[in-house]
Amino acid sequence: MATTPRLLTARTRRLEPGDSRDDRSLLDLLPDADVLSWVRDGVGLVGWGCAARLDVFGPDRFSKADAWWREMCHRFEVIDSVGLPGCGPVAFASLAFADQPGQSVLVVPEVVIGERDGVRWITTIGDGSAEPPPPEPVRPPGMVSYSDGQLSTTGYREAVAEAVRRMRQTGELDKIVLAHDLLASTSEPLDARFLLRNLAARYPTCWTFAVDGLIGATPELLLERMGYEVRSLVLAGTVWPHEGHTTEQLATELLTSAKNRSEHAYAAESLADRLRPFCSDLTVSNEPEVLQLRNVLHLATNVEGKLSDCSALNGAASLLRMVAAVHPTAAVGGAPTDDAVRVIGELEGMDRGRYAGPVGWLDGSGNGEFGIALRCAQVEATATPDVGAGRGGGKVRLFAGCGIVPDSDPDLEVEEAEAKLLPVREALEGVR
Ligand SMILES: C=C(O[C@@H]1C=C(C(=O)O)C=C[C@H]1O)C(=O)O
Repeated sequence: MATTPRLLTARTRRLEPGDSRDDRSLLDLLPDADVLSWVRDGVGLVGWGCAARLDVFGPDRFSKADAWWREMCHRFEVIDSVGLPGCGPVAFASLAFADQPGQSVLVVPEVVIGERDGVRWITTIGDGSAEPPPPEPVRPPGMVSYSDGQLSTTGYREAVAEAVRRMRQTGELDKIVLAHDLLASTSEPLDARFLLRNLAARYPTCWTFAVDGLIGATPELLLERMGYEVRSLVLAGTVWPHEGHTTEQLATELLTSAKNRSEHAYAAESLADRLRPFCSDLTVSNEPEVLQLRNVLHLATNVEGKLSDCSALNGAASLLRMVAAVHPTAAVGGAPTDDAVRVIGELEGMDRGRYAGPVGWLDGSGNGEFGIALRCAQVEATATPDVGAGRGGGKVRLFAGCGIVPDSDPDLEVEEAEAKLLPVREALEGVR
């Protein structure tokens, strides 16, 4: 299903100092509907409106999305006086975790405002009439209440216990990442910008994203491509604040934990092994580092590569094709991958939707950034038809998961998932 116009003009120009859109934070420029975001440390892309859109399903969602974007790129007349990655035509993308139903989306916005290397620009796509209206004030969502999602906390603990039992008894799997969901209802209509701003304020080093109602702040970079350079930041292995433990003690605990090191090694290897065939050169940091966030600390491995001429030039290394090759890494799937994904479906019994799938953007020159959609929520309704005269509140579905290995403790995995739900919970509740 696609809305694919015949010819579109993409015009990019620099925002000059003095333009009121030059000195406000990118997220403050968003209107109140159809918001798109990929912002880290105040830098990145925001967009809105829809000049073209692809909804795609199933196991071949990546190749269909790749083919659609290539085809789209022939339909743009590009007038770009800036020439940085992210200028000219851009699509924001969010792809499903699983092959079934695999519901995924690419959106080409009508307006993009971007910042990179100290340069702020605006791109309009289409007839150019969609310059931004002055943003409406952000509305807080009122009271927030929570209820079980498709997999309750009790159900999650049981799923983890079952996975551990199978791993110990049959050796069927080395690692599996199990997740569960939580529903949040708000008393007032939901303004995506409220979530985005709160997430960005508390997690500035994460990528604050919004694509078609999937909103979050992920610390994990699945794959970035800039020209011939590719980069990934693999995370797996987690500790969370405990009373009486300093951050240094937590970091040491993490670095010396055999369980966390093994969870991490599966994830880093899975990414590197699948990226290597595209590269003439690939560097994987020897030892994981500790990435410290407010809610958790993770083991982190940097992976950097240079694409081989052969894969870069024949299109094999298009970003979406490489994303298809590396997804799902063992940070969100498991090892071996196919068995883990099958058992995830069986034990979770829920549709992850686009949670734990690739989310990000790509431009017409092959550059782009994809994270793994973590620490996020899917907006199910911005406002519900309601009682009385006013509009009712919104509904969102939050997700969090943990890597399980044979010596995992189900109670601790429940605690870890709770720590991973905190960013979105606190953003909804307005904690800054
Ligand atoms: C699955 C999630 O996070 C992933 C799992 C991790 C782990 O098991 O230690 C750590 C970071 C992420 O790769 C999540 O946040 O939902």
